[in-house]
Amino acid sequence: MNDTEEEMAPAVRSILAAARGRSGGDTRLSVDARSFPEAVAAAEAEGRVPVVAEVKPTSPTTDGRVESDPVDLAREMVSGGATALSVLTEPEHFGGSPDALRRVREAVDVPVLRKDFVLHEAQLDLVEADLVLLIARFLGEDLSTMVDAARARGFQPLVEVHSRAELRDALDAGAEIIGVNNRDLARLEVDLSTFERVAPDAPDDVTLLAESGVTTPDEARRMRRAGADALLIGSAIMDGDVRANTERFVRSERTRTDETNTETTQ
Ligand SMILES: O=C(O)c1ccccc1NCC(=O)[C@H](O)[C@H](O)COP(=O)(O)O
Repeated sequence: MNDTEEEMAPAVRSILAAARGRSGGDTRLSVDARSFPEAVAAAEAEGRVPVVAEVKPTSPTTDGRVESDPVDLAREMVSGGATALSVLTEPEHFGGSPDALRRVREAVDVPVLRKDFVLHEAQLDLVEADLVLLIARFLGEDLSTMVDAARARGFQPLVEVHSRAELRDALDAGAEIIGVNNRDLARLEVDLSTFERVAPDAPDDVTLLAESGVTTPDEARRMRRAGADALLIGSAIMDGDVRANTERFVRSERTRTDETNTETTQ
């Protein structure tokens, strides 16, 4: 791990302590993954901004909890044009579950990311998904081993970074799908300039996501101008009409008249 635990927000220390205690699956998984880079290319070809919409019932920085069925939320996101979905499986701090992911993946045909704090190889075997999140900051020297272990099971690893140094670690580990998290997991502050700082160092052949803190179409365009191939958006989609919210980001590069019409239909 790159940070000492004392440097992290109490909520993140609690998340990590819980993650360490969670077991994995009994059997090594073998996943037939839906291609995320192909889904991103298809969205671009159709004029949709590639959005990974996150089923995020709650979080340490969210008030309250959305109690809707994750499958209903997922279907709304897909009908709003989402390219892929992210489903929290972390139970204690995000209200997620492996069962929610399993049901969502059965119900939709887009790639689905398992969003969790995976620290050990056996934890990869908990539930099938098309992509699995690996956080560079938390995996430290184990990152490369975990990227290989995820690929060996058929997952597409999404390696999350927060700095240029972590981006180098991700590339050294062979990551091909990389997310730059605008949320600093040490302080839980969001700063969109994080993506703008890190993105120029990413090679063109990497599929690059801007994660966290995108709340408006203007911010979506800002991340795309800075080089984001796709946007991972949770809170701003979960807050209110999930389908309309997704559509607002998916259409954010269409004309401003289109966007205004979409926004006034909410
Ligand atoms: O979202 C949180 O409050 C949070 C707190 C502590 C660790 C991680 C956290 N979020 C994880 C995420 O990566 C986000 O859920 C995801 O990027 C979507 O972010 P947003 O669009 O800002 O909800």
